[in-house]
Amino acid sequence: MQGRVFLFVGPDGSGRNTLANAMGITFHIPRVVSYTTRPKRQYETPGRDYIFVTEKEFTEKEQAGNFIEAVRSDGYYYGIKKEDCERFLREQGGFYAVLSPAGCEIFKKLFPNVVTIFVYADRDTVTERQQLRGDDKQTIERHLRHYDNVMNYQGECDIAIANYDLASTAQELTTRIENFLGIVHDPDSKY
Ligand SMILES: Nc1nc2c(ncn2[C@@H]2O[C@H](COP(=O)(O)OP(=O)(O)O)[C@@H](O)[C@H]2O)c(=O)[nH]1
Ligand SMILES: Nc1ncnc2c1ncn2[C@@H]1O[C@H](COP(=O)(O)OP(=O)(O)O)[C@@H](O)[C@H]1O
Repeated sequence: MQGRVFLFVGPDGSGRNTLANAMGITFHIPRVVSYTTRPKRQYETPGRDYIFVTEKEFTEKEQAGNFIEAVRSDGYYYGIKKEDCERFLREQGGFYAVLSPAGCEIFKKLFPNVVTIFVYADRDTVTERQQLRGDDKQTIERHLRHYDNVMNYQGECDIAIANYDLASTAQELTTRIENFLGIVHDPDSKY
């Protein structure tokens, strides 16, 4: 199936979601929202960040073959509905998602026009951002245990970008995605 598929991956707190949402606006593509059994955090909005379901609901959907891919991480389930991906490709020319490295590998095999975008920042920075975001100590420790492993996935991605100053990172990422896709701007365009 044709269409743009942007996949964002990287350590927790690096700014994957922030940059993914910004690129969704810039490139006019919707987010495919994952289903999860993880409890909602106070800064998350159901339906926008995740679709929060019980383990029973998740298992029923999984058994019915609804998920294009599903993973278990730190005891919680995450999955993306096949139907959502197909609808966005058909009706909106693509979608973006924020995934684990394992999820990216599955999507790379399923869709022809995938762009993998690795977002990172150093360990101290991601720790500080998670503290500011309000993640509890145990969650931050759990995330940091994955840090080195996730950082190793950088070499498998089409674009890798360090996220420190948000405005300049978003601008640079836009240019790098355009270059990757071969998008050329008309110099006479007023847009
Ligand atoms: N493969 C896959 N990974 C997902 C999906 N949804 C979220 N993830 C990833 O699973 C990891 C854990 O999700 P997160 O919301 O950060 O949960 P936390 O670790 O409990 O804070 C992150 O790397 C997410 O990007 C999904 O549907 N499929
Ligand atoms: N460049 C940046 N500078 C400062 N804070 C940032 C930057 N990028 C993202 N943030 C903030 O850091 C936190 C983590 O970003 P988020 O996008 O939720 O990360 P992730 O999805 O990788 O866990 C959020 O509170 C977000 O607003």
